[in-house]
Amino acid sequence: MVSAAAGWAAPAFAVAAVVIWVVLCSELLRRRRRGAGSGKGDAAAAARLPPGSFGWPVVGETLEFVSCAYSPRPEAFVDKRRKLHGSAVFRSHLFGSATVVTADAEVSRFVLQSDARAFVPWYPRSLTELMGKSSILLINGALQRRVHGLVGAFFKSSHLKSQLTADMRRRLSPALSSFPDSSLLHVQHLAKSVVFEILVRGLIGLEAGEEMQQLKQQFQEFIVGLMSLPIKLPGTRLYRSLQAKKKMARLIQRIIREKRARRAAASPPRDAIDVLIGDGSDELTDELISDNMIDLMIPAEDSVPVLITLAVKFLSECPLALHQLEEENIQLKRRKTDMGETLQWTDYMSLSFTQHVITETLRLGNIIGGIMRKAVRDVEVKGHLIPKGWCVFVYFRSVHLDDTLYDEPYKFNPWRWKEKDMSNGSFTPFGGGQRLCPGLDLARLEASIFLHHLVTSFRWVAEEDHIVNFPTVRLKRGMPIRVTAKEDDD
Ligand code: HEM
Repeated sequence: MVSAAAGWAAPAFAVAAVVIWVVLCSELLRRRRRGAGSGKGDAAAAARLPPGSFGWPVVGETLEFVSCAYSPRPEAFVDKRRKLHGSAVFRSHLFGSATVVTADAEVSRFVLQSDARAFVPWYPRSLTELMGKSSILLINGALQRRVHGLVGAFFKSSHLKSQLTADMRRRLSPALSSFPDSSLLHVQHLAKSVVFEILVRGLIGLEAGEEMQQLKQQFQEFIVGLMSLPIKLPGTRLYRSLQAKKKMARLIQRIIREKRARRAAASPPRDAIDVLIGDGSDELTDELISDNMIDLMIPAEDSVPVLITLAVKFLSECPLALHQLEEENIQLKRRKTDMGETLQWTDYMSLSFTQHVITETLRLGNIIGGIMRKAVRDVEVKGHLIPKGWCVFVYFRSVHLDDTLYDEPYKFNPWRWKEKDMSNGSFTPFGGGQRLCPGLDLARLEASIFLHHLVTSFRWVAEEDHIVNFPTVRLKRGMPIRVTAKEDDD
């Protein structure tokens, strides 16, 4: 859900280097104090380590990793080492930790399927500070399974999907009709604004209005601190983000208290707060609930809007795919209009070519490039040792762009999914195992609805824009398209 974080401008490499330097030094000191670096002197264990190099003292290979991450080909870092070491699993030293990097689908699947007895999540310090100890992204064991199960079941529910579909229609139709012919529509901006409001309603039940606007502003302030210097002094980026989080938490905790007070329990639950308080567990405190609601806003502001924007970018560059997607959506709209019905969530999800477009966008776009875990014991997989205390970086991006798994991997080719199996472990945009993204259906649904309304409302000519991959994936100019309204039977 969180790949790296938001907020660094492109020329911020120098800033990034300083950030990394400080993070590295502090991590290194912490590791030294804890006596980390297991395996030393143990020749047998060393022989089982994956091949590779720790790079420079202190910084390891982080600077090269970051410099590739800023380029149009972030996977170059992994691809180069993969060739050099003759292995898709190699060791490195990244972000202050000895790390095993895997671009091997089988090893990646193994790590994703493992639980907290082998690996726990690892995130940079600023991120863990901001997310808080009770974030679903950080908790483990029974509590993680409980929160995941509760919100996951709600996100899959027909009730929420119907509500979200109606909300998207209500919000998108007037928004799109406000763009006169030949005007510029910035897809990323529109997608962020629409998706945030709609998902926030599904999470905490807040309606559009003044409080929603305040929440949006505070959330912007919060999200830019996710990857900042881990210093909490007044005036620092992290401090400002923490202050914004406090304000959001106050609002959400007030909503929770009000809901608890009139606890004739909303049935079926109207939002994720209803679900979590309805569970009745003492572990699900107001603080845990509000922390998690804030974390769940990250995909609403970031991942889902970026998925939509990337799809528009790739479609604009592939007229044949755009044409097929338009045809599929226009036919559905006509069919439903003839029957005097409005589109339901099941209609959008049944559009097979539209789903292939979304799948291919996830593969090629790599919104979450990979995930980090830390080994809590020595783990051996496919003959490679991952020593206790080391990180493992499961790099989805290299797997998704591997030419032994995908023909012409850099080509946007939605048709490949007519035949291809998504569940063979070489396609993991939503992770896997116990932490498989519980919002994956919602992400697909929102993208389908947005694309439907866009292609049935407009023709467009895309302006020049390009993808930035670090610290989060996004379009540099927000994907401007010059739109012309379609006649009804176009
Ligand atoms: C394109 C959109 C999205 C992408 C690419 C995405 C990707 C991911 C990935 C890769 C993970 C696994 C993280 C890990 O293993 O450490 C994850 C976890 C998660 N995602 Fe998403 N996600 C998306 C949308 C959403 C949405 C819409 C929601 C809900 C509103 C959501 C909620 C979550 C949660 C709660 C987790 C943590 C699960 C756990 O650790 O138990 N995501 N997501």
